[in-house]
Amino acid sequence: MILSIERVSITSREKKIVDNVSLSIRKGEWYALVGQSGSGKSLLSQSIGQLLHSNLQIEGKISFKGENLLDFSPKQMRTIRGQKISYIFQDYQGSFTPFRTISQHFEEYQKTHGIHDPKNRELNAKKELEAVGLDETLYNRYPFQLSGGQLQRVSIALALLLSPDLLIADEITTALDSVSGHRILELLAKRQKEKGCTILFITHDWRHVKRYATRLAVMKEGKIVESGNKHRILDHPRHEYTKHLIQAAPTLGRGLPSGLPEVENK
Ligand SMILES: Nc1ncnc2c1ncn2[C@@H]1O[C@H](COP(=O)(O)OP(=O)(O)OP(=O)(O)O)[C@@H](O)[C@H]1O
Repeated sequence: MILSIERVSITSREKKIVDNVSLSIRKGEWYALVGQSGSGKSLLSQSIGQLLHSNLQIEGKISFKGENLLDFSPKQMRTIRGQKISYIFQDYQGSFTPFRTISQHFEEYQKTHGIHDPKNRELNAKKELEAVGLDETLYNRYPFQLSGGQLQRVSIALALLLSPDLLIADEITTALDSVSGHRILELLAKRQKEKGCTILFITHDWRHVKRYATRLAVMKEGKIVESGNKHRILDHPRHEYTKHLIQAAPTLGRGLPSGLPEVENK
């Protein structure tokens, strides 16, 4: 397992928001986290990189490649984030500083992570932009001069630049139209294959779970109600809440919900 979340609870002054959650993610898999709005999916994913707001308390253990991330100092975490664990957010606009060009974002990101040679930095950035299907002319533009889909590609390029072991993608297609969203996920799947990283993928869209995930967990009111293999959960959900979510999803296509062909009983 590359990541094991063990009995993690997250509490605000008023209440327990994430309640005793455990889950494990295998190296190289695409693990989906689905469930109710406000059930704590984003907070759980932010807790992995120690990105929780300071008004929130966390207890439990988050074991990443055998080490408990909750024991790490803020300084240690800054080197882990980007290099070993990186994030792509739904609000990709908010990840960019409006008055800095794309090249300045790449520059700063690499300097922070100890890449000192300017020539290397430019080469790395342009290579990664090309890998996500963007051409060099975007390099000197400002974020507002790019479309939503292009900017989300830039955030994927930045997230993958340092070849992290774990990529956390939180509802990354929500702000895009369905064609651009589809392209972004195909690109992410392609880059994942090339880089061999593990993905924790937060989504409300069961079509994306069906197409990309290997395993998943379903959250409701701060708890995981069900987790396991995608085919098992989509075709034979056990928990009432999972059944309800799958039934309410837009059509998942022919055959069983997971896409496996139905076996006829003769
Ligand atoms: N800093 C905070 N202090 C107190 N409560 C918070 C804080 N941040 C988030 N919350 C609350 O915690 C709950 C879980 O939020 P979270 O963003 O993790 O949900 P989610 O499952 O990702 O929802 P969605 O699917 O709508 O994005 C919500 O009720 C939210 O309002």
